[in-house]
Amino acid sequence: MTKLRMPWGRKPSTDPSTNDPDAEVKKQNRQSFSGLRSLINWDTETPIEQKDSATSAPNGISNKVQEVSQLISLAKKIGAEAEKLEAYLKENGLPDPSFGVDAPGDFPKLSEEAQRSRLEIADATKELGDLVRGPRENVRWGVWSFLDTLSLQIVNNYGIAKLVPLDKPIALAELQTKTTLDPVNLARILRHNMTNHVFCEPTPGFIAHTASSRLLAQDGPLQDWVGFNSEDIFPAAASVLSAIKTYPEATSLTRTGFNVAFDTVDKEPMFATFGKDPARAKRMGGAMASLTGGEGYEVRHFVDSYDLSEIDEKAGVLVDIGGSHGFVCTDLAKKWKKMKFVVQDLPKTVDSAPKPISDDESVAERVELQAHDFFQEQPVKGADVYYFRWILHNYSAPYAIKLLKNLVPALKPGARIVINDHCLQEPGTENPWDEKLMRSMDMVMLCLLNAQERTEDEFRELFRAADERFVFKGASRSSGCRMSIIEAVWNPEPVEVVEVEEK
Ligand SMILES: C[S@@+](CC[C@H](N)C(=O)[O-])C[C@H]1O[C@@H](n2cnc3c(N)ncnc32)[C@H](O)[C@@H]1O
Repeated sequence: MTKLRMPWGRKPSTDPSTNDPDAEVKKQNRQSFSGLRSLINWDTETPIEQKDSATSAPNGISNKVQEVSQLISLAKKIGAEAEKLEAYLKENGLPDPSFGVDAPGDFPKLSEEAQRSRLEIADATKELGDLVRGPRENVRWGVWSFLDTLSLQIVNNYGIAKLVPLDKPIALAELQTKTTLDPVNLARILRHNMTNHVFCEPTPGFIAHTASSRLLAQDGPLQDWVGFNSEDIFPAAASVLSAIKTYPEATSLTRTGFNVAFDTVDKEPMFATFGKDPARAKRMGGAMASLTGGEGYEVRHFVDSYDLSEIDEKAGVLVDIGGSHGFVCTDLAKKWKKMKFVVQDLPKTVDSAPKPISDDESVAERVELQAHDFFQEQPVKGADVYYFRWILHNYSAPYAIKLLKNLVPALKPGARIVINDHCLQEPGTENPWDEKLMRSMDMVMLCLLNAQERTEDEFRELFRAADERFVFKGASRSSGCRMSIIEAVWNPEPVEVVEVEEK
């Protein structure tokens, strides 16, 4: 029997000994503090010094008056970090951030320290803005954020950005002659977008580009991103309430907000709907390319950080399940010169993959494409790694467990199961930018598929529910990457869990 040593920090959440009252208090405190971000110095995770003239907050934590008001400390932080960032940009000959039409579409690549300043500025400005708007106004206007989606949806669908010259303003009256969008709607949609720095009106009645509207004219994947989000996800989001009220278990792939919005309840999952509509499928593909080309999602994070040396040494095999056109495996094959790769996807995707899969012959000969439905038993037996990237988060637990169970007949002892997905942290411990992004992605998964992003414990639980012989190894994440690597190893021997105290 294999003895598995598990430090207390890694115990399954179902373990009754987690009912330790002290641990529970600490956990509650952590959660409470997460709502009071500005009381915490995130570098040291210690509360900023406070005076004692306290009032009691609704969560029971004393709401002490700070020596320096939150207003001023945030403003100072923004000033200080902005100076650091500007100095870095100047030292490195990088352009000042700007909304101007010629501004770069992406923020320049920064050193780790400059990036930290950038994130601090983004977080503190959001917090300061929320603070000075006040609680009621925050809620009142926060719930209107869907109107930002609406105005982008219409601009994007009508291709308005392409009708505005890149080098000079155009009279609104002339722009109106170039589109079927009626004059009143054209003007108000543009002016709503302008409140988000998308287009500008340098003189009354004349429309010009900003950097963002220019990208909407030029960047195909960004157009797809706006189209997919505003025309597929946005209606789905508006129907989630109806879906979860009618089907409260909220796990089915055919009872989602998307199904309600597009009248496919109990008929077909979103992927099947897209499979019948090439234009819509292409738009979703472009949207995914826009996302994965963005900060923190680059494939290089996995390629650079995940160690396959042992497997490469023995010319082992990695299977990329739902691997699309194999872009991860071709990059891996460039780094690991002996291993072989099998990329599995649905027949249509496999058929549309480039042939050869890579211009580099030594890569192409080691990457095989294979049609396989991951809801069926895994046909590649005895591989060293079974890899899922952006797959598990598309499925609620019953489906995700099935995907893992389908591997079991193929697994040899020591086979690794590697999931590359978001892994949610304790609320308030992620940097706020990433936290908002990941929790928004979690909501998107709900809207479309009744699926979810998961915490490490939730991944552990998936493996446990699929088969007790999966030995969960945990989650890790490289610096600058939003995706985690979650790993388990197949151990067909029974495992006895021995608790050891963490040093
Ligand atoms: C979100 S994409 C992820 C693609 C790729 N792994 C990546 O990291 O970008 C999901 C992929 O799963 C594939 N897929 C969906 N259903 C599948 C099924 N039943 N069997 C195999 N592949 C499937 C899709 O065709 C698509 O390529």
